Amino acid sequence: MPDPLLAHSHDGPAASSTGRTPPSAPEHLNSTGCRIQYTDGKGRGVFASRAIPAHTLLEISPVLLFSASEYDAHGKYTVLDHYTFKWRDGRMALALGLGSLFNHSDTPNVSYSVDSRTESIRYTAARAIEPDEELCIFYGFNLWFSPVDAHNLEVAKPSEDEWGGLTALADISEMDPPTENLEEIISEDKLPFTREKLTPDEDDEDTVESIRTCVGGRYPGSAPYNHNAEVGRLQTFPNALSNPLARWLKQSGFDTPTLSHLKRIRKSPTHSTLLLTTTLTAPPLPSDPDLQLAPPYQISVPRTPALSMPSLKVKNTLWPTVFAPRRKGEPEEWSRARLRWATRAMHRVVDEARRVGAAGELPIVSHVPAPFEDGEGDHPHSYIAHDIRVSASHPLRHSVLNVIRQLADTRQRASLVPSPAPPQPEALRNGQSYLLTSLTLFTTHEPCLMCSMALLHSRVKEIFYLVPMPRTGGCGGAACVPKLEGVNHRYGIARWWDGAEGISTEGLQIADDIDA
Ligand SMILES: C[S@@+](CC[C@H](N)C(=O)[O-])C[C@H]1O[C@@H](n2cnc3c(N)ncnc32)[C@H](O)[C@@H]1O
Repeated sequence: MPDPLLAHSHDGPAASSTGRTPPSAPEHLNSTGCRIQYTDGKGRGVFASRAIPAHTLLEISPVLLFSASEYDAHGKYTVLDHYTFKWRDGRMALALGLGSLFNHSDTPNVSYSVDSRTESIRYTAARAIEPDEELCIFYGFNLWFSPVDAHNLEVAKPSEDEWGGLTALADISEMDPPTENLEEIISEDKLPFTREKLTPDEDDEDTVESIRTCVGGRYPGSAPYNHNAEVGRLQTFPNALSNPLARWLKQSGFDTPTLSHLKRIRKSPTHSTLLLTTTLTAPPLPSDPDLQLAPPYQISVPRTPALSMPSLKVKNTLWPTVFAPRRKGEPEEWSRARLRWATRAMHRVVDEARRVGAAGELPIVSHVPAPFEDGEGDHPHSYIAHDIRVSASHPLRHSVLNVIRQLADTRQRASLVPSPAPPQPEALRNGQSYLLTSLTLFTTHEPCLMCSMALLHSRVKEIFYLVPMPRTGGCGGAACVPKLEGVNHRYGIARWWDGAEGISTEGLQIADDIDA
């Protein structure tokens, strides 16, 4: 887009009408009555070849998009600069078809709207138009040329405009096309993001060798622990001892949730076997002489529940295993409506990041919107924060930590509202105000290890990020925190594709050694 403060090395389109004899205007096949015609001082323009009723859709122009860097390096030094404008994601757009030929007027008779979904602009008659009238749009307030037909209107001037004023118009892709089915489930390959698999898919496990098994522990009096053998520690006992042994087990500390995918006892007609532990440390066996137990021993046991019947059959040959066909954390289905919710949230973080980046901060932003299930509309419980380590001179003021804190502070304040105010649903104590249980966090950059760990503690449901940080990221880059063994919570991770749904990484570049 032309900068009125910069001298242009090229002539604008209007110059061709003054310096040289203009060529004949091409015929145009637009069926809504538009034609192209030369006009004094403006170059080509679009004219009505007949009367056009108000609200007539005149033209749908596809746009050509240039990345900001490509445009900076090349486009802006050419005549293209008279035709391009800023697309909502920061790229530069050139309208094809008639779109680039509408001249400017401060009393326009044509309005337009951007449709980022189809990468096009729709031009509509703003009022009834007379035959032979010129069709004009409003470019904005900061023009890079002197309009030949200015009316010098006194109008309130917005802070940012020019041809880029287009971007301030409604994006019709945000409105529902009437035929769109918001309930429709979108197949995984059509989603604009990929989801990180947190646990390997085990449905295919159909041989004993392929089953991942548990690590056994050193047990006093048993054979030395063999690091190569992944084992569970077992104790065989006569069935008559079932009840006292079950009582002992309850108090033993061997009864841990890590064994919840395994049955504890394998029954046989006279003697049954108890799975004691799969950990490296274990308390001694009961000293009760009545129990008269043989020394414990080790075998391999499955590390995870069976997800399919064939897998259950094979795992049961090792040790009785729990059948859990729907794995916890299994990817959720995405409806079109949910995708719109996520797209909005991603747009919000990216737009905000560009804004704070231009103001001198790191362009890193995190946003926790109201859950999709809470429906559309302005929701009081929606949080957004950017990285302020530059302005605050504080190395820990990362956007993820800032947004968690913002959310906690808001909840704390709500909990302090004195009665007789209505009860506050978010009134919490004991650090619970920091919990993001069942919430989704959208962020521009893959969170660093510290923030990934904070998210784990916060019990966030899932996160979405746009810019991967291979050297410093804690969600698949340098490490994947929620995948680590032994963590007590796992959250979903989804990486948004650069450019998908009009969301790009333009303007979000940071050094690859920064902890985001
Ligand atoms: C997007 S182009 C419009 C089509 C252009 N007239 C052509 O011949 O290709 C924008 C350029 O048209 C010219 N223009 C548009 N509106 C004008 C106006 N009201 N007065 C003078 N020049 C105008 C300026 O040179 C501007 O850079």
